[in-house]
Amino acid sequence: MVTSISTVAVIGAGYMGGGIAQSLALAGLPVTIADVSAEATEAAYARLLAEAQEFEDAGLYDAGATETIRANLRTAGSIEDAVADVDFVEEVVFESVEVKHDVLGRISAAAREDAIIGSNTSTIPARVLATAVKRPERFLTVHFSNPAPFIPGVELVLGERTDESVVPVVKELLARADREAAIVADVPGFVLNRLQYVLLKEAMSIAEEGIASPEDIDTVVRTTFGFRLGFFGPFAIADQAGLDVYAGGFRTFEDAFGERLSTPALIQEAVDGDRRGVKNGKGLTKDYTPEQVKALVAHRNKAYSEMGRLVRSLGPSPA
Ligand SMILES: NC(=O)c1ccc[n+]([C@@H]2O[C@H](COP(=O)([O-])OP(=O)(O)OC[C@H]3O[C@@H](n4cnc5c(N)ncnc54)[C@H](O)[C@@H]3O)[C@@H](O)[C@H]2O)c1
Repeated sequence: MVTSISTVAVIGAGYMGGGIAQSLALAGLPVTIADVSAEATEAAYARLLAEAQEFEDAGLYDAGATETIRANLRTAGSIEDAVADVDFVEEVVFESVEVKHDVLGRISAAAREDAIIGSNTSTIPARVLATAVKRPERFLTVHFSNPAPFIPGVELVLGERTDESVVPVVKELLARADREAAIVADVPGFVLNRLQYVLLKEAMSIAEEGIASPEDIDTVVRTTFGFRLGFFGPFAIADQAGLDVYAGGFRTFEDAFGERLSTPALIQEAVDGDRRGVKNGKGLTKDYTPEQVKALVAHRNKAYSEMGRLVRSLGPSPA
């Protein structure tokens, strides 16, 4: 199997595939794109370069980024030509099992024996897609987020037969493009969409119950806990707030909403074991030395202060 990725093909150069191809080309990797026809591929190529220039002109990409992308991005006349001699192929075609099976089958038949194949599917289980490839041990979901040129996180989903040794190889590729990967089990919605959908569902219930208007709910999310989320996830935030505080909060929620919002076992066990988070140096998943707590608080304050400046300098969203 490939142990380091030097060449890439992206199959399906639409909205997400285009952004992925652009990002990897900008990171210095030779990237070949192919779409449904040679004409569609050439149109995508022109669109990606024009878009890169717009990003560069707007200061979103560094000066010279478009030239780097132009130097690294190429087109192929067919899927087979695109994948024939690359280390890694990312499939980014329509979200349909039928279409993905067809395309993955073609990729697998034409790619090198040792190539790693990824899919950008948002919802289809890796084990379902893996049936289309000859070597499921080298297949996994590599799920970029929208808009692909700017969102750094990527979910990696291993199928039943994926060889775990592909993980460091793909992670290293993504790190070169300043992406941070997380491994997630092969379940519907993975982590990103499950959390996002639960938040939306609860927000809609709050609006339906007349507790706050959609506009006010969005304001609360944006200006309070959403403000933290670029820096910390829920486990780190709970550690910082105090696990005893959270346990008390969950008791209130359980009284009001029942089992659905009862205290999670992880919080109860932590509190029972006198793990109260940053305040006593014993968190949900780790311990903190007094020096680490001091550094964490300083980092947090700096992060939120900078975030405030950024939000003020950008001004409100135009729509
Ligand atoms: N749009 C999002 O927000 C988002 C986010 C994360 C993941 N995804 C996933 O990314 C994938 C692509 O989504 P998108 O939004 O880029 O869609 P899109 O419609 O913009 O792009 C799909 C591309 O695939 C091409 N294509 C279709 N059939 C093909 C074939 N047989 N051979 C070659 N190319 C073919 C299309 O011509 C098109 O350019 C989907 O699996 C989707 O679930 C989308």
